[in-house]
Amino acid sequence: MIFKVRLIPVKMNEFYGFANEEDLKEIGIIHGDRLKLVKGSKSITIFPQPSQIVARGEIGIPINIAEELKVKDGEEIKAFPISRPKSVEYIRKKLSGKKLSKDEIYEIIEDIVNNSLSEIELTAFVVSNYLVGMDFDEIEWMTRAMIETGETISFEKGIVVDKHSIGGVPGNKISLIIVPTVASAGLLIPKTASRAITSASGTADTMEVLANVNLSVEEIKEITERVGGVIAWGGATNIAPADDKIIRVEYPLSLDPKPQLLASVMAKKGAVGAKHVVIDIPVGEGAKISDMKRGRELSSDFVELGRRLGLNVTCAITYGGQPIGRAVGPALEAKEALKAMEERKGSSSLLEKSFGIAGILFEMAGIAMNGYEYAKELFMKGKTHEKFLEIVEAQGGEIRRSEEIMVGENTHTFTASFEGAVVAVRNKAIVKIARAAGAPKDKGAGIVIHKKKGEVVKKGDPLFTIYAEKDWKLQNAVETARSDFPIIVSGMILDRYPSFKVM
Ligand SMILES: O=P(O)(O)OC[C@H]1O[C@H](OP(=O)(O)O)[C@H](O)[C@@H]1O
Ligand SMILES: Nc1ccnc(=O)[nH]1
Repeated sequence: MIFKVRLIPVKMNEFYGFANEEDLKEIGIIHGDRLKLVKGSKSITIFPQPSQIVARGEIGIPINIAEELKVKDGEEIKAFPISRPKSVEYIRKKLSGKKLSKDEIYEIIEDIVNNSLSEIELTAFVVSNYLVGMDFDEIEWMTRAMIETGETISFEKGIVVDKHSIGGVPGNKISLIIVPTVASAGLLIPKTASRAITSASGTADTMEVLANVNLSVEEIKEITERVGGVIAWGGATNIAPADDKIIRVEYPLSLDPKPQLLASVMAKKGAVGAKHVVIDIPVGEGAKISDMKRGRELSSDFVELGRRLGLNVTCAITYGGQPIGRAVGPALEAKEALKAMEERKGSSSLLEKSFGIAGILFEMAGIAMNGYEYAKELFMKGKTHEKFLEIVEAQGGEIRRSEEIMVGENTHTFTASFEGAVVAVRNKAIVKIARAAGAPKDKGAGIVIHKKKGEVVKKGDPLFTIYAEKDWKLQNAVETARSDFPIIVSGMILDRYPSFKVM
């Protein structure tokens, strides 16, 4: 069928288009079916949505798709229905509990990269990995497929190292300190990070407060060779491009199944040709991994996957039972990290962890016997700070001082209603509140924790402050905090059952 193009002034992540209901009926397309649009030598597959905004004979195309297809408003275009890709069958095979072959996994990943799978199909793939899982061969094939369907970087000289956290602990801004520390010692660290998956700010969201994180592969290479390191968003590069598309469906579900987690992290490390890699595995209540046993199992999976891919991997099992440092949310976290570098002091959970992980990289690369001490020395001498500012500048950032970082102007502080000691700062509640306040999209939204586990509080002491850019989001976050209180003080009544009050 021939359609006349109607440009719709929106950009859509998914490949949607709009067609008149009558036309769709005539071609025999129902919800979830695909339509291939062909213009000259170019073609794109869309999921047409029935809509009255286009007349019969017209096809509504979002501007980003029109750009890709190089079509203009009013032009004619050929369209015909196509069947579902084979990979949908493979996803169903996984859902029924079976092992996939190497070719099947490659086809799924290729279809993800080419936007040939709908969000529903992609979600089914993630859920199948959550429910059924994958064996080691499948995980290796998926990781290799993710690397091979994107661009890779190779460095001609220098020792390339990298770090990655599996995530799951709020406030984990350690990469902002580790990358410059490691780079200041002469190692190369082309770090790509994801945006938030289960937290309120991923490293890419945090770094974006200070600099441009949308770097191309060429820019990552050039900046790393020139200043020693970068902190870039993996989703903007063409490095493991399937990764960010998968993360987009993981984020709303706060779900990060083990096969996806392993492949997501290791594909990014493999693609930049890292020789030595440290994986941070936070373990604790409310983190992705709740106990040491599972932490060790996951460590051994990372080491084995590294061995298969030719990367030397060490895992650091870290304490993840409460947030790292005191700030949660993009701008607040960027501020906390930069302030610590400026003042050469900060929260011990932030600094100890950063020195520890940078230290392991130093030992793996053979440039220090006591890596922790070496990292601490570089930090205390101001080398970390100096290098961080160089990296920010190289990535086009203009902020030089932590005071320049703007945070949300609408705030609310919760105080202790009696004396006691903090027995828990609950990760999941902290994330829920920070997200309700607007993080990670609203950069200035988040939480500052005034009292952490073990600290003594007096009646009236501030426990935590919520920051929001918009007042209505602050009110939402305050309500969320009231119903799911994040800081537990000993002696506190956690719940009342039955909950009715006798008047
Ligand atoms: O906590 P959640 O949001 O699940 O995980 C996502 C975060 O974990 C990783 O950390 P890093 O880049 O090594 O610092 C990712 O890149 C991302 O920043
Ligand atoms: N699934 C993931 C977890 C943490 N970091 C990532 O990049 N990916």
